[in-house]
Amino acid sequence: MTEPVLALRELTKRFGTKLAVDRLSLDVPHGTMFGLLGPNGAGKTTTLSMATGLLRPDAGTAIVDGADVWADPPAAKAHMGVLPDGVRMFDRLSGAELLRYHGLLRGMPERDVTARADELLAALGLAEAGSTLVVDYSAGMRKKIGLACALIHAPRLLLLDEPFEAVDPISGETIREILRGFVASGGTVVLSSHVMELVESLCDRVAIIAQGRMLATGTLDEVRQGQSLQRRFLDLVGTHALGAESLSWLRSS
Ligand SMILES: Nc1ncnc2c1ncn2[C@@H]1O[C@H](COP(=O)(O)OP(=O)(O)OP(=O)(O)O)[C@@H](O)[C@H]1O
Repeated sequence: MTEPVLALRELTKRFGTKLAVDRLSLDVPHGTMFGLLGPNGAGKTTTLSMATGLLRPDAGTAIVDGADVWADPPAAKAHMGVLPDGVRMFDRLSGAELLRYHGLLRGMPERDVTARADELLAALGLAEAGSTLVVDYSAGMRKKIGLACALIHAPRLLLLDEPFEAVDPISGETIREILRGFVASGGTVVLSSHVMELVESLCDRVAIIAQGRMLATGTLDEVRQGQSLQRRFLDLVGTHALGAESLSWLRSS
């Protein structure tokens, strides 16, 4: 069996008294579309932030293609493309300038940066907005320019935090197509999402986490166990039933 492209070992992060991620281990094999699932506050963003060098773990390791993200960041990050969630962009740049900045930062030749930036803007429906400042972009446009920045240096591993959030259905389909093509050519994608149908139709391996702990991981079929992913997710995570009197004021007018 080949080495996983991403291996998380006992990753742990505490914020004050809150244990956000609790000894979480995970293997992502090469060439997979991996879905990281969990309810709000489960620890998905914290996990991805530790795996991508954005947030230092309290304990544990994140290894990308054999390189330790925290011991040797340049080696680990060289072939990684990251779409973080909630991290500020340099939004006083236009979309085209932001892309150019990311490409040059990755050491790409200027000519390639320009050509790829134009292609990415066109593919993601941002060609007309290329000269608009990112601060004036909608939430979905920001998501798309963030994805373009993650793609411009043609990484082999993509780590995407909620890549479909706020994105319209047309762009969503384009992104799915881009990601499928990327995986078909040998790339690996790790994405977080709350949308079960999307993960079920797109991913071949998944992990379900809650309260910072791993509840289940494996191929889609191994995790689903013959049920829909939604049903399995609810069974594992537990539903939150409303009491009969809960929000009664909302029904009384
Ligand atoms: N910087 C921080 N300071 C304090 N607590 C934090 C911080 N970041 C995250 N947390 C807490 O850690 C837990 C995990 O948060 P995280 O953002 O990783 O969850 P998530 O699974 O990405 O949630 P969502 O699906 O809502 O985006 C939550 O309880 C959150 O309140």
